[in-house]
Amino acid sequence: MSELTIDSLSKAYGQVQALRDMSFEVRAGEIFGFVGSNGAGKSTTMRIVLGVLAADAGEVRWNGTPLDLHVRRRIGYMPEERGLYPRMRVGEQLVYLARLHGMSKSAAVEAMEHWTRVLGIEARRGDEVLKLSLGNQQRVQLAAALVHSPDILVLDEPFSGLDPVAVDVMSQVLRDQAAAGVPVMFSSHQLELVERLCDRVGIVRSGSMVAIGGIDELRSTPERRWVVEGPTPDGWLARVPAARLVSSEPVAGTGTVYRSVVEVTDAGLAEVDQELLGAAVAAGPVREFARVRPSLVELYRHVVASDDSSATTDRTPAEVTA
Ligand SMILES: Nc1ncnc2c1ncn2[C@@H]1O[C@H](COP(=O)(O)OP(=O)(O)OP(=O)(O)O)[C@@H](O)[C@H]1O
Repeated sequence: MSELTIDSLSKAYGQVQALRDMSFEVRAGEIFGFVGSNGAGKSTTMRIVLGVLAADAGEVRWNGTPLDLHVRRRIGYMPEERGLYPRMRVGEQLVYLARLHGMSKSAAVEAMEHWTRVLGIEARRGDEVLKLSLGNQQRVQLAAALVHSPDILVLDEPFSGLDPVAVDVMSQVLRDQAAAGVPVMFSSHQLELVERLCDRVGIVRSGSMVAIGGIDELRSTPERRWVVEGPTPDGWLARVPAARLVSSEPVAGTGTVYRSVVEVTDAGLAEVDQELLGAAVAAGPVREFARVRPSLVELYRHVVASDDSSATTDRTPAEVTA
């Protein structure tokens, strides 16, 4: 299976150690979300993948072979600093970039027409990039990354500053690319979007990968938690010895309804959800009963925002997938 492998990359800018043993892979046909706080090393990793920056150590491979110029030309890249010629017209620029990638004039024009249409900027083909709104400039930037039908997509914050319609257009393009077998990797600080769009996510902290996996896998915690909106737990929790109360608050305006979070740590208990529900229902009406799993935002806060200064080079990533 086609795979982009980022293997043990290290990179320092003077005294700043931007990457420390950064490793992960992006598989063909998947959308991989690359998240982490400002300065965590996402752009540095992407620049090394593209070859505009050299790593101090480690390597990037495509299907097991170190990336050479030929493969790097097959990458569609959207740089963080954006890279369009401001005074060139949109259509001319895209044709020019496609030609740089070795496409014939007619194929380049056809690709330009296709992508400007898909990305909703066909009416802008004759405009100078400079005169477009930032969101439209970003659509042109994505078109520039796609115009040569790349085998790999590496996009640095492609969603930043886009309106909701443009986000939808961009998301669909990435889904289509992945469905066509292209490995799609993008960085973003918009975690809800990452959660919605990505097959797998990598969370970076201080230049290293600290958690990686499918969204569902990352969100499943060893503790099993349920939220119960119903009678006060004082009246029923003691009937389920394996459960302990995490929190309980009265629901405003109800008087008797409590929203309680309950945790069961004994993973060997099979039907514990039914036991919990049964105990609660026996004590009074239950309005809501659901398994609680952390959102990507909560997970991110836990993994990244806890204590950035304690990151070390030998941190073990919370690898949840093979
Ligand atoms: N050209 C450079 N010269 C010196 N230091 C740099 C340079 N580029 C990046 N850095 C430093 O390297 C570290 C990683 O930066 P990088 O841009 O890769 O992070 P990032 O995860 O992409 O951040 P953001 O989310 O803010 O874009 C930071 O400490 C940054 O200040």
